[in-house]
Amino acid sequence: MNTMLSSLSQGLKGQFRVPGDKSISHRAIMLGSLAEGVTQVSGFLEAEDALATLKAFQLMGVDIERLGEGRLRINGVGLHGLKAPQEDLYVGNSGTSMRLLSGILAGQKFDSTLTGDHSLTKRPMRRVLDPLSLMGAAVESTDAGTSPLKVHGGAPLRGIQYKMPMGSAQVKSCLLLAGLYAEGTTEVIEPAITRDHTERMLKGFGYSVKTEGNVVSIEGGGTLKGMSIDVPGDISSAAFFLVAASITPNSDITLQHVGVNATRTGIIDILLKMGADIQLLNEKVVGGEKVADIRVKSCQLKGIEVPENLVALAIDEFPVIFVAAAYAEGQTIVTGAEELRVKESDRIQTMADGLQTLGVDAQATADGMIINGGAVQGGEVESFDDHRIAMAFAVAGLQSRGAIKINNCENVATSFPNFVELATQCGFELAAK
Ligand SMILES: O=C(O)C1=C[C@@H](OP(=O)(O)O)[C@@H](O)[C@H](O)C1
Ligand SMILES: C=C(OP(=O)(O)O)C(=O)O
Repeated sequence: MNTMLSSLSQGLKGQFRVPGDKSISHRAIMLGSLAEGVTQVSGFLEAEDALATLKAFQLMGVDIERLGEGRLRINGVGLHGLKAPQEDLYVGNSGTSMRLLSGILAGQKFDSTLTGDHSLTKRPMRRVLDPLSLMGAAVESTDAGTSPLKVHGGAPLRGIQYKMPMGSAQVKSCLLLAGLYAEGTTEVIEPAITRDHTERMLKGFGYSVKTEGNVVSIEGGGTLKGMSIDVPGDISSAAFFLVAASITPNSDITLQHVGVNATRTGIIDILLKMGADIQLLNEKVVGGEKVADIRVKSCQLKGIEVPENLVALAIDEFPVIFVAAAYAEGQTIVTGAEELRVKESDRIQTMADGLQTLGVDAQATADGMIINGGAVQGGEVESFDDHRIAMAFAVAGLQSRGAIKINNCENVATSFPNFVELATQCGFELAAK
């Protein structure tokens, strides 16, 4: 899919499920592979990023059977059962795969190399390499602190206490996974609470993890026991529909079985503050993760100052939050979101540039954006090879004065391969070429 053309919609309707959670899918492969015994997974995200993690573990000798759409049987090899891969571990576009894998690989006896695509080779890796080297790991990057990452196996790891300089679930998870192989306790202190899927899933696999406020710790030397995992729908994919239905008159949709873990629901809190009509239905806990159906109806959004404590809880949703702000009445101010500059693209700059092309008064700042809501014009924008930028502009086209053409949309497949299909089924006017 090279381009998407998004035009005026008369309303969105329907009840449907978005694909499985990307963060949980990565972790299911990783922990299932390192566990003893069988792990059964349903709802797995069959998209490029999660499949990159799956392939990496197959290359390290793990037998992973694909039983049908979203269903896997992982025959775990235990914490010390991975085999040296015969080739570089290429993880495509996926920062989560590279950073979490670096922690696991640091604990192995063999050498390995992690590589990625053009976007991933520009993303900062010192954030994991610095603390890993404090643990005793031997991992090399380029001089710029980017991948390829060469991991020298056999270095004994020791637990450390590490105060993270940025809020990042990837860094936290990398260190907890390395901590499985370390002598003693690994303790991570977060500046802001971030998604806690690693901690929850480790507990599900029978491994003790302690969380007290923003401090998470783990002892090395235990074992993981295979389990069954039901991956809920990804709230980061649901987010496009939450904003789409909010800004499109005559809309009423229900997204079924979405993960609503409190470390991921910043998007809901932000939209509710903007005046959105969102209800959580059928709330329940499945495999240690909270799940609900989310019903959303159209409304007039209003601009807000986004509280900084919600930023890490909605970090991947900002491209589409900026679109919501463009359609809101009044001003929206986002601060404390400098992490957006080191995602698949610089999501502050790419969104500000695109919104300005569409006639929106959007000013990028060092750590966020100031957007004055108003009419959105049609036009042609770039995705900069970033899946979330592409889908955010597809949402922007639903009520713009003139269609929006989005270039370079192949990367939608990294997180949401059936986006166009689901979007058109519920009422988007979206043509993909
Ligand atoms: O741990 C994870 O699964 C993720 C953590 C976040 O990254 P950071 O930890 O770098 O903020 C998020 O942006 C990414 O999509 C997935
Ligand atoms: C930032 C993202 O993913 P990753 O860091 O895994 O590439 C994302 O999916 O928005």
